[in-house]
Amino acid sequence: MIAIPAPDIEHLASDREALLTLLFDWARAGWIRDLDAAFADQLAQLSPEADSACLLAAALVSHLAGQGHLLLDLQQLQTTPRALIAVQPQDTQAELVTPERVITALASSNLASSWETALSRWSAVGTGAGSEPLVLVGTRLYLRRYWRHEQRIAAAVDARVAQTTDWPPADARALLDCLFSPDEKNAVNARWQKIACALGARTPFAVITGGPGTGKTTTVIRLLALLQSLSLQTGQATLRIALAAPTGKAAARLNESIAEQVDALSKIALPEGAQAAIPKEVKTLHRLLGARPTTRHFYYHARRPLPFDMVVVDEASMVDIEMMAALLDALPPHARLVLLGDKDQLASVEAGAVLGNLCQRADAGHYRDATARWVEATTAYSLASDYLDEAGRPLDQTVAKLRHSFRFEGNSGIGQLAEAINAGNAPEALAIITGKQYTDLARIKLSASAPYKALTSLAIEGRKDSEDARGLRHYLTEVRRQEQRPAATAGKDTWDAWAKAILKAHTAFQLLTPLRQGPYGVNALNERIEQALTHEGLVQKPDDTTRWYEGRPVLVTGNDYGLKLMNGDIGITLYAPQQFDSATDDSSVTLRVAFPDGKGGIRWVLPSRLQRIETVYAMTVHKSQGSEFDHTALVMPDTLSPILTRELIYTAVTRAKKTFTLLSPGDETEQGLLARAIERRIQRHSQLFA
Ligand SMILES: Nc1ncnc2c1ncn2[C@@H]1O[C@H](COP(=O)(O)OP(=O)(O)OP(=O)(O)O)[C@@H](O)[C@H]1O
Repeated sequence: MIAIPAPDIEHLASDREALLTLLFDWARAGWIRDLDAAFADQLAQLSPEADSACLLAAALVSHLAGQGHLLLDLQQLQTTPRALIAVQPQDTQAELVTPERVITALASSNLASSWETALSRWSAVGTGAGSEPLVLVGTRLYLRRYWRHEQRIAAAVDARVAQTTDWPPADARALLDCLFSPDEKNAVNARWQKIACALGARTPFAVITGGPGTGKTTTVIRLLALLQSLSLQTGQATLRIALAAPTGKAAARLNESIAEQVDALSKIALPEGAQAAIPKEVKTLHRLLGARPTTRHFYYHARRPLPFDMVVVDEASMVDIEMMAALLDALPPHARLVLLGDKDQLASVEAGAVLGNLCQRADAGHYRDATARWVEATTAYSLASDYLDEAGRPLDQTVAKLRHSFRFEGNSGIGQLAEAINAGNAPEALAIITGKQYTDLARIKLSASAPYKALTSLAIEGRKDSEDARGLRHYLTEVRRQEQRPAATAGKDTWDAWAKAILKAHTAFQLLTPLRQGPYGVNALNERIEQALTHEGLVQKPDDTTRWYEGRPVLVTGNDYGLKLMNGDIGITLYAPQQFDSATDDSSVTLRVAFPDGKGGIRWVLPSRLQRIETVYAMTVHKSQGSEFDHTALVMPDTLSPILTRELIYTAVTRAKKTFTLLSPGDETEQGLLARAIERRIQRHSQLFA
């Protein structure tokens, strides 16, 4: 712990040098970033008139941006200063000047009688039109960059929402009845899917949200089929459509399900050419926009718009405010945008929570009469009165929530658990996970004396009681199975097929943890599991200093455009020929890392070329967004941390396709960490669509 000398708090208000020193001390203690203190310091040098209150506000708005918030609410400075900077409980016992004390002292000093007044007089603060680094709107202070992103996104969405038109519904009705036949046995469960298509056809902007397996992909493919069919029927050119996802992993996953869903359309009698006009390739947003390695700018932007009439973005909860603003900038004004995602998942790693903002009112619908009439005319479904609201906003009319999970039917523990977590019902969630009524759920208590024994055993062997609850042994056995291994002289296709089977086996299990550091953080767990696997003989490290060995799974932690690898991609290290199609014997094999190339093949990369990777026996919940695994296990930490929230637990549970196991070092009681996490929501400060 770092001891920070206590300055005279009373004089801080009039002594800005002392305040700046204190900000750098906070940075040393890890309470804020160096960047935050440096930002205030830089502004102080540029504007001698800035007082301590202003500089503190500047450091705080920068600090909050690092936490994902878009703004600093000055009212919060007065009412809940403690919530602005997270300070570890052990730090408060030392002789430290906590941010809370400083904020409170400055708030009550004469100089800062009103934060708004002080800030509005400061030359570094503007109201938007100029180029000041900070923007003040009412009681909300922004970094200019985020204020601009909010403005641009809101304007682009509003412009599309305003183009809502009720064209002759009969055209859509016949097609929607083909796509969602009222006679199908699933018709009742698919009703919100049909409604989502009707809403998506009415406005060139649509949001389709829903939990895992509710049919977001199925629905959007049918929406595309509907729109292409309508274009063909009315003699217009078909739409040029692009499909995108925020990460390579999410794009690769979507690639697989899209192809299946598009092929399934052949069973439906659509106009000639409609099915063929739906693309199957999903790109990352970076690739779609033409990211350039050395700059934050994209090839496509407002002056050089994307050559598409419609863009669909899946896993939109992971899209941060900057990327969303860049996408909307690059979208031609006439182009449609459809966003898909689960609004209840963790928000993007970077600042903003755009999908969450768009869907804040999705649970209750808020559909107006005109919308209800459109839905009834096109789908024959009448919206229940619970979802109607004549005061609903134009944006509400474009958001559809899918409410039936086709993956988790009524008897699924994962489905029930996810629902209880989402509802913030901790007692119910605890009863579900600690009771024994669901075979797809298990809870393992880690003993205080030997916590890693049960943990590594679960990670390696899985749960013995279920075929769907495998552990790491499953894919490592595939790696070691000699009879499956291609001959060195086999061609690339054969090697790709082998690697693909191993990568698929690898998705059978993933261990997740909320944290990076600490005894149950990702670093410690990876080390423990690697040791245990070596002990079991499942992996063979040539020596203790070598990081690379066959079977090592790695996660890419930063985009590498040269290698065509994206943040979040997972690869497995395997012995393979140095040069495919020209290997002569087994001596020509070497360690290479096999990554899915997103087009159904494998990208083989030499370990020495990989700069930003880490071992991934365990993965943080944040990094697991956009991925799914048959069996997912979550390790709870042993102490409460600000990172433990409802969204994080929900995201972890819903990564599981078939079984979920909770591993916890403590007792899961109503005072336990799980219950406290479920009760705590992430509130990212933003005014977007508020
Ligand atoms: N209307 C429907 N009728 C029958 N099966 C359906 C329907 N909609 C979806 N499904 C099935 O439910 C499963 C999940 O569908 P889909 O992949 O579209 O959901 P999703 O919400 O995109 O899932 P994810 O959580 O993986 O993103 C698939 O097997 C799909 O075939």
